[in-house]
Amino acid sequence: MKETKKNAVLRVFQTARCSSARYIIGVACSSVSILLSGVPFYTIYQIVRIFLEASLNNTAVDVSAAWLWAGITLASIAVGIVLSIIGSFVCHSCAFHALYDLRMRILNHMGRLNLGFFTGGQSGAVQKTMNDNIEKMENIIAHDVSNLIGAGILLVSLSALLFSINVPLALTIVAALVLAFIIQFSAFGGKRGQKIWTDLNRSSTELDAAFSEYVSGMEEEKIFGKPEAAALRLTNLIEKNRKSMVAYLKRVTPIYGAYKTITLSVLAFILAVGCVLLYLNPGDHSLMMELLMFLIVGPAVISPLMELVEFGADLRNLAVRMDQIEDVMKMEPIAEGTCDTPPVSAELSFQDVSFSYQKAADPLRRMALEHVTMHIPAGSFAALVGPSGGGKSTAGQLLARFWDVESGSISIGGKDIRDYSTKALMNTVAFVFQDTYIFAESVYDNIAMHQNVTQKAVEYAAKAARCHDFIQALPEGYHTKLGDGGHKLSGGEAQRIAIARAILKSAPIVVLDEAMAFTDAENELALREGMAELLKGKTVLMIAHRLYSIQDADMIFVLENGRLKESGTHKDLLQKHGLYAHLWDIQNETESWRMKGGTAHVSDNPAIHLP
Ligand SMILES: Nc1ncnc2c1ncn2[C@@H]1O[C@H](COP(=O)(O)OP(=O)(O)OP(=O)(O)O)[C@@H](O)[C@H]1O
Repeated sequence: MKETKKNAVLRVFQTARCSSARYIIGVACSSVSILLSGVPFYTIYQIVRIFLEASLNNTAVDVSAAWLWAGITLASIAVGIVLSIIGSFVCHSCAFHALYDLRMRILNHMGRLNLGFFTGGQSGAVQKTMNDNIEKMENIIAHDVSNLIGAGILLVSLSALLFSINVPLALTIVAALVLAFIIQFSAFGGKRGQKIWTDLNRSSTELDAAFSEYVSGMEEEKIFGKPEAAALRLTNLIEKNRKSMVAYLKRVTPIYGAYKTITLSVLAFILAVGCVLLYLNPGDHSLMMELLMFLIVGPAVISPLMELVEFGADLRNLAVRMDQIEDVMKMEPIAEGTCDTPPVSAELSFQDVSFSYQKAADPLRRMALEHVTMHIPAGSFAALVGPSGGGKSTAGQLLARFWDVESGSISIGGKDIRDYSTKALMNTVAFVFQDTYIFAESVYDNIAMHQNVTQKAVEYAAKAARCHDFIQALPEGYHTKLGDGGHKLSGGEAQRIAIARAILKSAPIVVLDEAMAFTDAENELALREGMAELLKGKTVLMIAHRLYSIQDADMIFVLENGRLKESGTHKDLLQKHGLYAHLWDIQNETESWRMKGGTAHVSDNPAIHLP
């Protein structure tokens, strides 16, 4: 259950594990410096009083007393500055240390989460957590707490001072400020205020997400869809956000105006009540001095009050931000296996595997894989085919422990993959997925992936993956920077880099998930030749849509709706006249239809010949 908003500040400190004596000293220094900022108001009043009393009573000015107050003024300013610097330095350094520690904990925690976590929409939330929310925590720890304590102490001390001098005038200030407070908080209070605030937050979040989707999907929208439709969706959300903003402004603007007017008019209130008191007590010199004191000290009460109000506004979002950080930290890490030794063989086995992306209680739960059993002997070439959504990629990802199976088991060399350490598993299996991430590093680094390998080995893998030629043609060859701010690769080129990575990794098992989806016919042929040579002796699991590419596989598994429909060689499956034969016929029809349309014939694209 989520903790309530009341505990939000406490949760910041608990999450950041910030409770050192050093921090308490920092907060004390900052708070005292804020308290000292109120001293000059009082000392200046005393100096003015000395001169006024001398003038009114026609006596000599008590110069030494005036100098004493002037000295106290300067000393309070100087000490205040020093304490403020010390407090700010100590609080900031405590905040940076605590948040560095928190970031490292989140990073370590994320490193222990299953890979599936990074494929879902959650990774966006984590980015937000790592940036915005932690930055907000930094503000709370480094500034807000000391400002709040200092402002509170200053407010209490000034109030005590003012009440000890003149109760009606002090009550005037308190009444004005209480009124301002009530007005300010009424903006967000009550069901209506809460709804307006929630609507605004929600529509801003929706708009952010829609904007990034609009930009990312613009290419596809322009080619396949109607960009106007995407623009219309976005326009509707902009309009919704505008309406929420207007509702928010309508409610907040007049209230905030009233709040500001009242706080800034405290002097006018003091003056009005002071005039009434002077009218009732004509010639009362000490009352005149007290009024003067209130006029000078009054503004000193306003600034700490503003601090408190601003802090109240920050608190509104804090609980949500803390929930987001805690949600990431609560995600269950993958149970790490203890076996560090490589498997005895590269035999791969799925034993009665079932898996769903949805939780058991989810009414929309659908099994992505259901009781799937597949045995792939070491060194063989297996293919996973079937209609879209059948569970092929899921099977490949379960092998990489993107997620763990719900029931059944996946084993390599007779041992459950959950028993291997992540390092041992990753050293055993090389994956090439449809989407290839290219890092903003050199071509060399993108292939070597921080392994300690020679340039020669990288070039060897690149030649086999048929990317050596295009790499040589880049401005700085293998040292050309790729990714953001660097050279952009085509989809096919990026995929060949991923294949070179897998080749270089030299793992005994290779999983290829539509690894050639972006490769054109000419490159595909070259790539197949290189790969066939390099995959020799390895266990290969190839996920493919194009059946002609896997017809030479030792075994083909056909998945439909998460169930294994049939398995066998290409020849066996054609003879069965089942789903595979049906898919084969469809592909042949499509290809001959394409041929009639003038494009390449299927036979131009021979199958991969793997061992
Ligand atoms: N990250 C995910 N979260 C929720 N459901 C998912 C996720 N990935 C896949 N699915 C669902 O699981 C089922 C199997 O998907 P999967 O991607 O494994 O099929 P596939 O056979 O590889 O499809 P394709 O050939 O289109 O790539 C589908 O119903 C899909 O919608």
